[in-house]
Amino acid sequence: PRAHGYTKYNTWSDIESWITSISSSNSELISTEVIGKTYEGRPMTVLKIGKKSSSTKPAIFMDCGIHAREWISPAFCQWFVNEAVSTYGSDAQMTSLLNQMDVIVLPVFNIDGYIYTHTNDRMWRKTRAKNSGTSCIGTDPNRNFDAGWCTVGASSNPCSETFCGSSVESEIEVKNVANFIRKNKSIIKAYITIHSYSQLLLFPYSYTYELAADHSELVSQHHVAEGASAALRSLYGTRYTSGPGASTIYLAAGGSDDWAYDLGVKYSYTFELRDTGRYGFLLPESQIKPTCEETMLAVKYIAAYVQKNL
Ligand SMILES: NCCCCC[C@@H](C[SeH])C(=O)O
Ligand SMILES: [Zn+2]
Ligand SMILES: [Zn+2]
Ligand SMILES: [Zn+2]
Repeated sequence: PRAHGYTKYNTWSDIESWITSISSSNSELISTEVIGKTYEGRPMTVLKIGKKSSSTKPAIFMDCGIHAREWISPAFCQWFVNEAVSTYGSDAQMTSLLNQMDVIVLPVFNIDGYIYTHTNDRMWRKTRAKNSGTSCIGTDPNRNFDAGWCTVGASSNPCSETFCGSSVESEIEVKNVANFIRKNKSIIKAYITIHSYSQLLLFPYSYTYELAADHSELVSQHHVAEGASAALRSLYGTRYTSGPGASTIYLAAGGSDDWAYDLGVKYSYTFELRDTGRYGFLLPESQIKPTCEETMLAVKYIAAYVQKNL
């Protein structure tokens, strides 16, 4: 696509044509699947990246753009896909990873909202679905999953930025992703969801202060997060904080990470990318490259650990 670039914030229309072009020009590594439509009828397309195999391979699922205004997030998913196909065959770890596993990437989860931030309101966060009985639009998709739904850190007011929705999975986008992960839960070994901003690497739980299942699991998750943060910091010195969501950022029920973890996806992480507030959601395009390069190191660290523990 003419206008697409990896160091710019692309429009949805450029991303949509990029999906077609990168998958058709790397057909031996990438296959696409439309997992459903958004509220406004746009195709939610995942790219499954990995060496083609007749047998099913274990997978890592990564989504970007669940929150519309967090533009650095979809930029990272696009960067990741390009990095994967560009370094397969030359980078030993990426080659090994894609030979043994698949990485399933959803570049933009909340397409309707992403478009709305380009056309109407740069600070929009939620979906664009109409709520009954009010003119307030949208639900926070990261409060709409079936994980302590609407108990803490979420609002039942449709006008709130953290509206949990009229019911669990009320949002078609959330339903589509939850159905896909449920359908593939036997092969999905890790779930990574990319947000901004704050420079945090979070893991369950956010819906309770309780520590995840058994301490050993928590310790390994925590140490994976600490290792991934250290890997990230090694490139440009960018400092991340890692820890359970509830105590590291705030209580927040209905999140995709907690839901995936309770479904049995042991390694479940939420990234809050750059920065810590100077630009916030309006991170300059000049920081896309360094942000994506350092985040690659963290994601590859997590992937390597998951692969080693298959
Ligand atoms: N599952 C909640 C993880 C911690 C909160 C993440 C942030 C990203 Se903007 C949020 O959804 O408020
Ligand atoms: Zn977010
Ligand atoms: Zn955030
Ligand atoms: Zn630790």
